[in-house]
Amino acid sequence: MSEPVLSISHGVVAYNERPVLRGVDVTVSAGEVVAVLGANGSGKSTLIRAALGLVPLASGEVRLFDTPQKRFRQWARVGYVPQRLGAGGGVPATVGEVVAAGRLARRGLRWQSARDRAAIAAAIEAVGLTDRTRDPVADLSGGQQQRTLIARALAGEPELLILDEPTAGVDAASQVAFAGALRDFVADGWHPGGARPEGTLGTVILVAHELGPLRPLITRALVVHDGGIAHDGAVPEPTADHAHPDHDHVHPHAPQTPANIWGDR
Ligand SMILES: Nc1ncnc2c1ncn2[C@@H]1O[C@H](COP(=O)(O)OP(=O)(O)OP(=O)(O)O)[C@@H](O)[C@H]1O
Repeated sequence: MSEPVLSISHGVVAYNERPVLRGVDVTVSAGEVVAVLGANGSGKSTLIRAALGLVPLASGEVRLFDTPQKRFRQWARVGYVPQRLGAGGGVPATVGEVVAAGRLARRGLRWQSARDRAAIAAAIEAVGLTDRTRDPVADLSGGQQQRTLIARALAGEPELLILDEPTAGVDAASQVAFAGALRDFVADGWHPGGARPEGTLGTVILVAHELGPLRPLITRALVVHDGGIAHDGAVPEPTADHAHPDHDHVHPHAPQTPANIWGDR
């Protein structure tokens, strides 16, 4: 069994005294690619934000790389792509500059080295944007902007990559490029700038509504429901209704319907 990368024990999170997570237990090991599924508002983002220390636990404990999160200081080992963060936003930065910013936690205050440049170039290549490196991010499509943010996280050569709905609203070509980048990231050979120790598997935790081209990569699905983990195992099959191409993803589900796991809007 490989090293636990993340463990949450009896994790409780409440907003304004309303509990959203009510005693969650999860352990994720190196090399796992975990999809966090669940209905809208079930607490998927809250789960990963709690893992990162972005929301406080009312009780319970989070450990990262076997260190209590409160004492964890090696944040360069963790990459995070938040939900729908617009990388463009009128900022005239180029793809290369945005991705280079993701290397800062590794680089500190020294000059960019050849290894840093190699890691930045490899991250851009991994998401298929090499030919756009010098273009302003604002000129890219939404999917390409999202790929830029993923490359920014990859540039730091993290060991754990946490992504909140990385493919929501992303075009099909970008989803395929992203799936390829994740495959590279998880492989133990991916350490283009030498920061991630050789022989270390990458670990991925991602929130998703639709898995699309990511599906073959997912080794484990966690379904958040009613403040807990309702399912922990293989990716559940969508019900026949959901598999139908005309399914419009707007109807409410009965509480007992396991299809809630697909988080229909
Ligand atoms: N900062 C906050 N303050 C108060 N309530 C919040 C806050 N963030 C989230 N919530 C509420 O907590 C619940 C869980 O939200 P969360 O964003 O974790 O769900 P989610 O499963 O990620 O949803 P979605 O699929 O819509 O992104 C929701 O009812 C949401 O309204």
